[in-house]
Amino acid sequence: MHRLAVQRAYDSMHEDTRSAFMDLSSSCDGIGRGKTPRGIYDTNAFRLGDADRTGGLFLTIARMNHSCRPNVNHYWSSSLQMTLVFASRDIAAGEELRTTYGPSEWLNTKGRREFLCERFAFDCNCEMCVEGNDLGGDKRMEAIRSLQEAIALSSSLVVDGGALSSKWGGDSTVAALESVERCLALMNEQGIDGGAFTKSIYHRGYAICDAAGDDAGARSYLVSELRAVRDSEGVYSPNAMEIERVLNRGVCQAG
Ligand SMILES: C[S@@+](CC[C@H](N)C(=O)[O-])C[C@H]1O[C@@H](n2cnc3c(N)ncnc32)[C@H](O)[C@@H]1O
Repeated sequence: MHRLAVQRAYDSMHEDTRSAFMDLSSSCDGIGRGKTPRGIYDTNAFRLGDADRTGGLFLTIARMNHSCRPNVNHYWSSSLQMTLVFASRDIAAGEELRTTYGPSEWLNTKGRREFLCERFAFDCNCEMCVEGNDLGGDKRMEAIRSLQEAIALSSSLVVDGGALSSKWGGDSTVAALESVERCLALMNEQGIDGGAFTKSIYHRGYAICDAAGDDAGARSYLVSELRAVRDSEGVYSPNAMEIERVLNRGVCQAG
């Protein structure tokens, strides 16, 4: 958000809110400089949906640190005008809630840390970055990335060209679905199989099966996608309701 817009919002805050706001951390003001409203805003604002450019600042969720292996997902609900937070796995009492700040999840440790440092100005200390490649995490992330690219390419051939779908049978479908399954298995091993990360993979599996005329496979992936979407966006998200609508009318007509 523009500096003057942040300043105006700051000036109009109630004294208590202003004090809570100024208590938030700032890594965007530069070392040795005092905190500014703009620096605090840039450090703590969360995007309000994929298309949003300015973001919004919420005093509670601003306290959530980032993890490349998050235990919660946040989701902006435009109908509720709230950012919702969902657990992406079981969380022990007293465990810190960590969400993910950005699309850094398919990179190895060096790549993720560089991305986070450049984009958010901090050196990531999350469990997955500290672990690095000790348990083979970097190799797994690199494999996940290649598989994601191959799967995206496969399903874009299906989605973008009706003519290509007819060539899309036999071995290529089997190979594409093997990549989907391998990718999901590696994400599970890496501990990043929460709904927010897997929903697009399930969707690719659905698109590949649907194009190949495999109705049972398409339905099964769509059911998994619905579960992942509900887990990360809630049962009333537009996305969840659209998938439910497709499932209810029968996947074979879903196109
Ligand atoms: C939105 S705030 C998070 C809450 C903040 N830690 C606090 O105490 O209020 C973002 C800032 O927290 C710190 N932070 C968040 N995630 C981090 C991580 N994975 N590693 C290191 N620092 C992190 C960085 O200083 C970052 O600029």
